[in-house]
Amino acid sequence: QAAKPHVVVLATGGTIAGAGASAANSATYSAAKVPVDKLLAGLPELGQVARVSGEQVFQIASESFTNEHLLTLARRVSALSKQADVNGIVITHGTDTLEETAYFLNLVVRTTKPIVVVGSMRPGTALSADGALNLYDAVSVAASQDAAGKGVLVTLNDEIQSGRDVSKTVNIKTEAFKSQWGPLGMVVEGRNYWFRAPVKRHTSASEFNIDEIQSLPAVDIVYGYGNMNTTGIDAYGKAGVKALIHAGTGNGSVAAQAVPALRALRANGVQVIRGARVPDGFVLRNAEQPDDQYDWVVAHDLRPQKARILAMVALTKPQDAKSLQRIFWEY
Ligand SMILES: NC(=O)CC[C@H](N)C(=O)O
Repeated sequence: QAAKPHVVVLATGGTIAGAGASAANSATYSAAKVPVDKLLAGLPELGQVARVSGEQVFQIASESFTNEHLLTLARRVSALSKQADVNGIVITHGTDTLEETAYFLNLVVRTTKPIVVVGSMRPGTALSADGALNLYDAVSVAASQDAAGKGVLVTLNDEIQSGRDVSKTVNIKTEAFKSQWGPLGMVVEGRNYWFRAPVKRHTSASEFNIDEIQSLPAVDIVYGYGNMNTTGIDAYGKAGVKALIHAGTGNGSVAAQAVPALRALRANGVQVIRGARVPDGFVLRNAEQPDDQYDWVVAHDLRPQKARILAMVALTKPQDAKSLQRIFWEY
C-alpha cells in the first residue's frame, strides 16, 4: 500500500482549540487552550486519510491576529509548501478573522499544494462540537490531489469554500461560513465533491510572494452610517495610512460631508478604496461616486476586511490608483 500523503497541521488557536467548563457551554468558553498535539491525538481517524504532523505556531484568539502574525504564518506555510515531503497544509484558526488569513495566504503563498484553513464554532468540550469533523475534513481535503491548484480553501460544515470568497456570516450557528458565490464543493466521509473552481488569481498565479514581503503597509477601515462625520477619516490620514477602505452604505455610497475629507487624503497620496458595508453584491465603479475623477478605487465584491488584506498586499509594491484597481479586479 502506498504511503499516505503527509499533511502538516499549523495550529494558531481559536475555538477549535477551545475548552469550556461544561458540555452545555457551547458559546461560553476559553478559545486557544488545547495544544495541537492533544488536538491531533484526540482524532486518531486522521490516520485514515493522511500522515499528520502538528506545529503550534500561535495559541491565540483570531481577533488578536496582527500583521506580524500573518507574515509569520505565511512564511511558515510557504517554507512547508516547498518541502518535497509535505503534500498539504492545514491551518487551525479562530473563526473571527479566519477569512482574512485565508485570503492573505491565497494572495502570497506561491504553491499549488492544497492549503486548508479550518475552525469551529463550538469548543471540543461542547455538546455537538463541530471541530473534530471540520478538522477531519480539512486534513482529508489537504491530502487530496484534486484539491491542488484551487487556492486556499476553508472547510466548515461539510463545505469546501474558497478562502477568497468566504466570510463568517453568523456568530452562533455551525453553518457560519458562507459566500455569495457558493461553496466550491463539499467533503463527505473523506471524499471531495467539486462543483466549481475559482477564477480570480491566487497562489501559484499571484504576482505577490511572501518570500519577498518584509512588512505590510498600514491600511485601515472607516465605516459609513447616517450622520457620518470625518473624525475617523482625518485621524487615519494623520496617522499616515497608505490606504483607507471606506465601508460605505449601499453600493459604496459616501456621505456628502465625508467626500472632501477622503479627497484630501487622496491628494496626500493615500489610496481611497470604496467598499460597502452591505455583505453581498459588488461595488460598481463610477456609480454613487465619480471614481475616475477622484482617482479612487472600488473594492469590487470584497468585504471591507478582505479589501484591507488585498490593499496591504498590493501596496507592498508601488501602485497608482489604476494599477491598484487592476489588482482589485483580478484577485
Ligand atoms: N469560533 C471562534 O473560533 C471564535 C473564537 C475567537 N473569538 C477566535 O476567533 O479565535
